[in-house]
Amino acid sequence: MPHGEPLLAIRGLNVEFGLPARPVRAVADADLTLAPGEILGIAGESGSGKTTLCAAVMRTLPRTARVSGRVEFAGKELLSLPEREMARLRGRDLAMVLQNPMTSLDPLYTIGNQLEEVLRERRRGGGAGRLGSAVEVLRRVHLTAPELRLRQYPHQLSGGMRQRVLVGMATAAAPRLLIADEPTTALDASIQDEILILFRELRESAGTAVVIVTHDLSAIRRLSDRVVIMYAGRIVEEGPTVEVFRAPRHPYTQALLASLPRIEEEEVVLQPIPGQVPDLARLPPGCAFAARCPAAIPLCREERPRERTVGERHRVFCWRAGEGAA
Ligand SMILES: Nc1ncnc2c1ncn2[C@@H]1O[C@H](COP(=O)(O)OP(=O)(O)OP(=O)(O)O)[C@@H](O)[C@H]1O
Repeated sequence: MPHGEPLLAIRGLNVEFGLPARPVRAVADADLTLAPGEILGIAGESGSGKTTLCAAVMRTLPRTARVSGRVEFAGKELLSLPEREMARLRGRDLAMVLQNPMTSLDPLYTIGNQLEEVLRERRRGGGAGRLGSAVEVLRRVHLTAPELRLRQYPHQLSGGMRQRVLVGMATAAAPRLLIADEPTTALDASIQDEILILFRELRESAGTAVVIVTHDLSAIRRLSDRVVIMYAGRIVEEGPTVEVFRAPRHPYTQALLASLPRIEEEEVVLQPIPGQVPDLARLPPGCAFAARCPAAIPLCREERPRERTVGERHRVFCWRAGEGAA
C-alpha cells in the first residue's frame, strides 16, 4: 500500500456464531488495512457485523465465537497471541470506547478513583510515557472544572462528560489504535461532534489511528479519511471517504448515501432501504444484497461478486460496478 507499513492488517477474517451445522457468519472474508494515524469510518445497517469485526480485533468476542483468519497489529498476529500479551496491548497500544458511557463506569467510585486506577494499571504495563496526572487526562479531553469532576460520581456527570472521561481513560497512554464503537449514539447531537473532535485531536497530538463505527454518515464524512461499508457480514465497498461519498459504486452504498443532504453540518443517520437484511444463517449463494438491489442481474443471485478496484484504493464487491450501471 502507498502509505508504508499498515498498523493494522485484517486478512480473510471470519467470525461465526451458532451451531457449526447452521452457522451465523457475522463477519465473512474481511480484508482491511489501516495506516498509522489514519481515521477509518465503518457504516452499515444494524447486524452487518461492524461490532463483531471490532471485537475480533480487540479479542473481546464471546467464547462461543469461532474466529479464523489473521489480524496483524504492529507486526503481531493478535488472534494467536497469548491472552497475557493481548491484555498488555489492550489499554496501552490498543484502546476501545463503547457506546454507553454509564455502564463502563462504576457508579460506586468517584471519577478520580477510577481514573487513578486506570493510570496505575497503565504505569504497571509500562505506559507510553505521557500519562500525566488524572487532572491532566481530564484537561486533555476538555472537561470543565476537572478538579471538581475527580471528586464526583458518574451519576453527577452528564452523558457527554462521562464519555469524555472514558475517552480520556482509553487514550491516557496514547494508544496507536483507538476503536470507537458507536461512541456518540447515546449522546445529544450537539455533544456528538465535540467527542468526535477529540478523536481528531488525538490523531494530531499522538498519531493515534481511529476506527469509528457509527450510523451517522455525516460524521464519517467529516471525520474519516477512509470509509468501509458493510452488508450482511461482508465489506461491500471501501475507499477514501471523499471518493466514496462523491461517487459511491455499490448500489447499497448508493442507497445509503442517497438521502445525504449537501449541508455538511447536518446529522445524517442511515435511512431505511426497502426490503430486509437477509438471515445470516441462510444467505443466498450470490450477492447478499441482490434481493434488494435495483441493479441486480441473474449473475448477482448466482455468484458472489469478486473484488473490483474502481479508483485509487477504492474497491467494491459488485458485479455491476465496473459497467457504470451501478
Ligand atoms: N454473541 C453472539 N451470538 C450469536 N450471534 C451473534 C452474537 N453477536 C453478534 N451476533 C450476530 O452477528 C451479526 C452481526 O452483529 P453485530 O453486532 O456485529 O452487527 P452490527 O453491524 O454491529 O450491528 P449494530 O449496528 O446493531 O451494532 C448479527 O446477526 C448478530 O445477531
